[in-house]
Amino acid sequence: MVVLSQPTLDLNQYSLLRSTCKPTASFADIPEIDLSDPNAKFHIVKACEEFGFFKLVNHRVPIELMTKLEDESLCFFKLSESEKDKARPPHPLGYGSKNIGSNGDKGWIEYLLINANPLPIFSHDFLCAATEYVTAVKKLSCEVVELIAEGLKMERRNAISKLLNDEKADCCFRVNHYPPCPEMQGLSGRNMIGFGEHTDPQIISILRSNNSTGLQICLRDGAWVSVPPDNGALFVNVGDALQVMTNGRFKSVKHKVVVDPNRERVSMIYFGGPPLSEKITPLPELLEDGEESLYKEFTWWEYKTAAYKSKLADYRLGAFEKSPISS
Ligand SMILES: C=C1C[C@]23C[C@@]1(O)CC[C@H]2[C@@]12CC[C@H](O)[C@@](C)(C(=O)O1)[C@H]2[C@@H]3C(=O)O
Ligand SMILES: O=C(O)CCC(=O)C(=O)O
Ligand SMILES: [Fe+2]
Repeated sequence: MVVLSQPTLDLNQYSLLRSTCKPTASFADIPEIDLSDPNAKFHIVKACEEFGFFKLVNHRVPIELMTKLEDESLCFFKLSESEKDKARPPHPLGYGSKNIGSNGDKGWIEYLLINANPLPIFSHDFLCAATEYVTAVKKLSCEVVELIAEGLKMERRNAISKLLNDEKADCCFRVNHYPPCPEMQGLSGRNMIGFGEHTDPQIISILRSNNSTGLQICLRDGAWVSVPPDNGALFVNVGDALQVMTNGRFKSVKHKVVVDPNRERVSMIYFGGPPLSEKITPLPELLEDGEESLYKEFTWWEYKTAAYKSKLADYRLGAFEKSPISS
């Protein structure tokens, strides 16, 4: 039984959104990076500067790993509520439904949120699939940030990847399930929010979904565009920590999920974060002569603690910005 598709649906509990997205803008605008392209590093840097987001193809994570984990995840989500409840509470890690975080955010969603370093055990098959997938995606995330370092012409190619590779790296992994919402079909021009708008707090997030629509990103001009699904591709988000490490040269991307009324969505996201004790500051080699950090000094623990006290849509970095010097 899928818990969220109950017949007595109180739509007032959820966020409804009038559709303001420009669906036709999507194909033309979202950068697609081919990892086998020798110039990938420069395209990645450009995409991170302009969008904080890109699609990655030829990424060498086998599609079989993705579909296996998708199948195992669906087996979990099909369990009875009481079975799934054994994996509660979601705070900080475990099974959750309808509530995102602990500050009142709601969505048309159920999910598994787990520590990726190391992975806990739910079921043997889920664990095997998740371990294989997370291992491959973690390796890829390191490759991507090394390309970023090269593209930014940094001498220390591993300046960012060493944080993700650290044995104390604070990485997590999430599988989201957005059941279809047929009750929404009659409400034309309205969409149900699956996951409200937010930026990811970490360094980098790598997302894979089935072929359902729903993910939207916010462009620099404030317009929302839908991301056409591609179940063989991976999508990369710049997180808040990478925004700080590049002193604002990259911007973390605002994104959200609106529910497809007819099709369930399954997404899996790897969030690569640094060790809790790590100071999050602009990388010195990226600062021009005389350029100062736009941000106060803080550790990942301090940022994460503040982030988890915030609501999804809050601009979390605001409290960590240096106040502008008044003239
Ligand atoms: C409302 C919240 C959920 C979140 C923690 C927070 O207080 C603000 C950040 C949210 C977010 C967004 C990206 C990831 O999905 C996530 C796991 C994260 O690290 O930050 C979630 C948090 C969550 O679902 O607990
Ligand atoms: O489910 C998705 O496609 C995106 C979810 C998301 O942004 C998140 O889990 O942080
Ligand atoms: Fe996200």
